[in-house]
Amino acid sequence: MRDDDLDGREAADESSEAEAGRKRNISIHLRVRPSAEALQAVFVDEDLRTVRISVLKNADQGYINNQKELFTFTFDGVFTPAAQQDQVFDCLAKDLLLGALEGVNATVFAYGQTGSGKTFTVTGGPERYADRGLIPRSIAFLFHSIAQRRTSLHKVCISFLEIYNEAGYDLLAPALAAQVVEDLPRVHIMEDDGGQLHMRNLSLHPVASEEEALNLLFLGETNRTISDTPMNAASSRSHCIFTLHIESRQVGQEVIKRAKVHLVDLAGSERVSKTRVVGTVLTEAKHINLSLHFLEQVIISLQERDGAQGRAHIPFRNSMLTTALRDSLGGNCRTVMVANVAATSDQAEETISTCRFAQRVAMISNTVMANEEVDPAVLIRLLKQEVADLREELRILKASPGVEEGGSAAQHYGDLHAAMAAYLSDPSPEAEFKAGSSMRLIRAAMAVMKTMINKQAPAGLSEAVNSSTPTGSPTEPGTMKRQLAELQCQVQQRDTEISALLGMLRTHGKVVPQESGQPASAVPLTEQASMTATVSVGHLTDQALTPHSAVIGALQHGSLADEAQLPPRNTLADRGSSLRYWEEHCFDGSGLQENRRLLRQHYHEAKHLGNQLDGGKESITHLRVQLQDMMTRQDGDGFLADGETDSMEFIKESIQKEAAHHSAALERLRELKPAIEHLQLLIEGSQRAKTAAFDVWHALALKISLQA
Ligand SMILES: Nc1ncnc2c1ncn2[C@@H]1O[C@H](COP(=O)(O)OP(=O)(O)OP(=O)(O)O)[C@@H](O)[C@H]1O
Repeated sequence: MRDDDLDGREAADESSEAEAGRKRNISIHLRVRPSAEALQAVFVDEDLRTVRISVLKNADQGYINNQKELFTFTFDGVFTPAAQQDQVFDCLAKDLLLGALEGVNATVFAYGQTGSGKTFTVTGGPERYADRGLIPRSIAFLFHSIAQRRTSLHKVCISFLEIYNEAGYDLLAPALAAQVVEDLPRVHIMEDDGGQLHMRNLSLHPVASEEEALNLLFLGETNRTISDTPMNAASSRSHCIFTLHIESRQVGQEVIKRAKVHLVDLAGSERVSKTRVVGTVLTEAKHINLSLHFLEQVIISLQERDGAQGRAHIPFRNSMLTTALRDSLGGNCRTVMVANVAATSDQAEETISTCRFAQRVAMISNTVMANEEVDPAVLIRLLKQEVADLREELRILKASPGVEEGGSAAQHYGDLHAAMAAYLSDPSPEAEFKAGSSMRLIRAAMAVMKTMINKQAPAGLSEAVNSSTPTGSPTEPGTMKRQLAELQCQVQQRDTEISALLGMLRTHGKVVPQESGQPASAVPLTEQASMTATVSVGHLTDQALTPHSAVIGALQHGSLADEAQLPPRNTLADRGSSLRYWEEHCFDGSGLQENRRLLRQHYHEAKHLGNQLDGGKESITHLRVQLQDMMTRQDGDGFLADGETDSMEFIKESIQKEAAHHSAALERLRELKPAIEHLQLLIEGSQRAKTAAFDVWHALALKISLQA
């Protein structure tokens, strides 16, 4: 039966390859929880992907007692009790996450009776690292995949919704002090004119790393535990939807891919069957979860829609859960269901009921397509650029010889000429000439370059360019004369610069000795002449790019002070000694030191907070295990030993306090992170600027000392 379905499914997938949206059935997987009791009633065959459940025929219904009945169900995959969490993740979620990075929505939901292992599958066990469930593993995998994709940009946000008694609650609400689930902020689903659903009041948290995301998961889980009371045992009766909102874009492209990955831990399903047996859905609804009943209705309707009946109306709006999962069921989403079962013989009825539900779910098909859209902001930027390019082209066209000699056009032609001259004379190998993005602009720039090279190379054109430019024949007397004149002109310019610098030194009280054979413009300095570059670290950041401009800037701003002495020649000959001398006499490093001190302080605090978070997590986990243990015992036999109710209250209060500390520490850590990054950047910039300033000073000091 299921194999036929699978064949049909594959055929449908292939035939729809050419379509924009692909039809895919929801895939269903069975997971059997380990139990002390050996499997007697439930037989799992991993290879055949089947489960066989044997139950005693019911004597009340007229069957002969001790006679057995066998039920067989086929799944897309089955996990035996020995299956490990990584195996489950690899099989169920990995592909979905890769698809989500390409803009395809995904949902994994766990369904099954209370205690069957849904939370273990979705979130994981609280103690062992290897027991991490789908959510933490998805987070880790997602950030790992993002780190590997160097050509794309990604943004990840997280939300965590709890649905209890038909109302939605935000598990990640900031500054929470919830005693019961109802204390959490209420979330409402709104539908816009385009039929899109929006969760009002559900906080969306951007996360930049696995660690940040895991901290939020932990916070949500803790909030869930605190608001869980023995009276309402909300964890078994509430649904939790943890959602990763993923945005991806290839670098340089304007198409944004958006996807949501829902990881859903549904409430215990056994209450639904009980409700159906008793037949008093509305009365029971006060105590049990009604939305699973509506979920089942939706599944049946979808099954009818996709089958021969062709039913049109699907009652999604009947409950918050079905509304929230609308796209996951029969919409645009790749959906996987995990049917969790406890395989003990006393639970066989529930296991059959879960398997039957899964078979119905498997009949539902979704139309899967990537959610892509063009980022309007990028589009606007591109259009503006295009307009600017076109205007530029127009002006260049007008400025072309023989077209027009108008003022602004000629001016533009002049600008292009100047930009090209600056480019050609820039000795940096990283120098760039931005010609614009159109061929016409590039051609115009090339034409300007050709004119410059052929006719009149501009003053400032570097020696390298001059010597390598194929300007006519370099041996022509006219060309050579011209090049000689240019070189002389450049030498003259450099001389003037040096004399201006030395002149400034003199006006600051220095006597500069004249080196024999120096040009007349050079000014003499005495052997002991010195200079002090008292540099504001902040200002130097910009100047650091070119040492030459750095020193000119420093000189022009009068920041070469008078007091310190030029070091002796032997000190100057050694770079290390010069640097120490310079740091001692000429450099004001107080800003840099202050930033370093602050960074150390922040690091220290962040480390302390990290330890505090780890410790807090440990104790919360410990308390949660204790609390859950008491609640399970209370659920089992209905009462606790003397004093245990008080202990429960005490544990709850302790968790609450720890959670408040955890939340505050997390908040502070979030504040520190950008501050640390900013300080690191500042320090790096200052360090670069300092090195550049020292280089300039050292070169100049050496020169002065040689001239002496
Ligand atoms: N595959 C497994 N391996 C080890 N322990 C498991 C496994 N599945 C479940 N458990 C353990 O069984 C207990 C019940 O599991 P869990 O809480 O996940 O059930 P649940 O279906 O989520 O129940 P509820 O509906 O009440 O939330 C937990 O202590 C859990 O750690």
